[in-house]
Amino acid sequence: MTLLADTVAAIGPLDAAAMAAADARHATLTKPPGSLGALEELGVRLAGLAGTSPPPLPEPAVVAVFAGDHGVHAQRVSPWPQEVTAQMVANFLAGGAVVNAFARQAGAGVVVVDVGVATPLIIPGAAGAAGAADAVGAVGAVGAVGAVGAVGAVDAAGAAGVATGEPPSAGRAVPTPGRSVEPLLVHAKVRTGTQDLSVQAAMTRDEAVAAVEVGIRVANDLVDGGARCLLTGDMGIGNTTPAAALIAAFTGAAAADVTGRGTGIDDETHGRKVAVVQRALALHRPDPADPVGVLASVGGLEHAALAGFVLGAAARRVPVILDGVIADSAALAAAALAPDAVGAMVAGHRSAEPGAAIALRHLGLGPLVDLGLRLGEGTGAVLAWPIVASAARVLHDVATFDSAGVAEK
Ligand SMILES: Cc1cc2ncn([C@H]3O[C@H](COP(=O)(O)O)[C@@H](O)[C@H]3O)c2cc1C
Ligand SMILES: O=C(O)c1cccnc1
Repeated sequence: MTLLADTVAAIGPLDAAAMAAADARHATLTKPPGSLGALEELGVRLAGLAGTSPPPLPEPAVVAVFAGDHGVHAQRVSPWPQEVTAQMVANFLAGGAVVNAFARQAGAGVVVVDVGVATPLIIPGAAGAAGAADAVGAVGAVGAVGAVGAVGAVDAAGAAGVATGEPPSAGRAVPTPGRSVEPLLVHAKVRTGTQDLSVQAAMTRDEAVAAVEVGIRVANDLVDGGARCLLTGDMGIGNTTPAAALIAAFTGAAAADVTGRGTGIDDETHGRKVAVVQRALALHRPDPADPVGVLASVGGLEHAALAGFVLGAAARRVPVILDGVIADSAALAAAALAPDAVGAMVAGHRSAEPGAAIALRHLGLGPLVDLGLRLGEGTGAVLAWPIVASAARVLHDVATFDSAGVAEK
């Protein structure tokens, strides 16, 4: 079996007995029944995922920022130059992006995964690393391809794809109590950007599977490294266009209803973007019963990797917090491949992109945070993580009416 098939086969339903136990425990705690609203449902679901009540605390957490570029950028669907993707990867590694600030505040680790950046990466602090990083990229072999270590400590042999003893792993991005970790770069480039999905398939089926498997490997490496909550992140100029096409393909919604303003585009650009999504859907007629085919025809490399990351988390029975519209579109692909994977998903926030709410409704997930964010990078997922941890902590820490001597009604 392939890694994808094995992973899908390992995903099962939530444990009903653990959920019933968590539900019963909630009723004994010193609070009016139901007073924690959505957090009670979340605590019960975390118990069902882990198979124990109370559920383990979802920590440590790591946000994995999957980066890729998009051939559809040629249709002028985003006003930003494509090079911004690679430049932001450097910014993530230098710790200067919004997601780094939020992760620092929350105590989450950051791993950046190059699954398909089109322009050369300039890695901060790595002498001569520019371009070398781009030469790396065996399909779907994260460990073997080599992760680059902490900022400023790039292993030149690793960057050139030469095995140097122990294969580096995304697991090194997992923080331990009292010790923060520098952002880490994982080289796992499947191809240098996609093709223009409005004129041809974004990628081949093999490339889509390879990208999905990159995401699975990153999830496995993080869980093996001790992570107990996975957070999704994305970076890819133009990536709200494939996200819209994926959401239309999986939900049946109209292109005009799921296509938003991304980084903040004017009316003319938005009209062109809706038409591009419509053209792609008419050209490929993506079949939601063939999720890999949908990802290959109208998706993106980071979308496919995120689908795999979600599947990997679900197979390891670790919660995965979805960020914005890119993660939501990828989650639809994951759910189409393995419907039980939804049990591991937590909707971190409701992105201002219109497709996000449509995707979440289709998945049956309610967002934890609604602050009008429309950034991506994993920012909404990182913000939601303490809420998820609080839902679990209630079932650990809160006294019962009996133990605290509080009278019941
Ligand atoms: C400086 C900068 C930082 C970002 N961080 C996330 N995105 C977000 O915006 C992009 C998607 O929007 P669109 O489809 O309109 O291009 C993605 O890279 C996404 O992660 C950024 C975009 C920019 C410009
Ligand atoms: O919802 C998101 O994550 C998002 C929205 C706009 C641009 N980039 C990402």
